[in-house]
Amino acid sequence: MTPVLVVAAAIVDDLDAPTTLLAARRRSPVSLAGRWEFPGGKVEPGETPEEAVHRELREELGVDVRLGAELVGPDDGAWVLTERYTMRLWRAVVVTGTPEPLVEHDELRTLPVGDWLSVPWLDADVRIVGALARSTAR
Ligand SMILES: Nc1nc2c([nH]c(=O)n2[C@H]2C[C@H](O)[C@@H](COP(=O)(O)OP(=O)(O)OP(=O)(O)O)O2)c(=O)[nH]1
Repeated sequence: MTPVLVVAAAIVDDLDAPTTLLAARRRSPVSLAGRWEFPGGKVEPGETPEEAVHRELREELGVDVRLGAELVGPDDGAWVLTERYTMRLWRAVVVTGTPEPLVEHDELRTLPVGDWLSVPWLDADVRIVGALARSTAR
């Protein structure tokens, strides 16, 4: 079966020299509740992946963002999450609004550089956060 494409954003304070990363704690389903993730979700029919990121961030956090470079993954450019899901991830900065945990999340945290792995991310996200941190290390 073709995996479902999930798209998400690594929201940082500065696209060129990030010092913070926004993590979002899931409130559901029970199996994932309490674990941290990149805000985002599934691409809907008729949407481009980038359009889907913008829609998900408006719905989930109430913000508009500017997308920066994609963090290209090792699995045909994406990141395999599970047998069912694969993810593409863009760096992003907020241009309008203040992120709030509106729907899918019960807490947001702005993690300072060096502490990006200090929360229990979803299993599949751990290597992605590591790659993001390495890509921004100076
Ligand atoms: N959004 C998001 N999902 C992730 C990440 N890591 C990870 O394994 N996933 C998994 C969790 C889910 O099983 C799957 C789909 O994400 P989702 O539940 O956020 O998708 P969605 O917002 O479209 O959900 P829904 O409307 O169908 O409820 O991807 C991540 O960093 N961000």
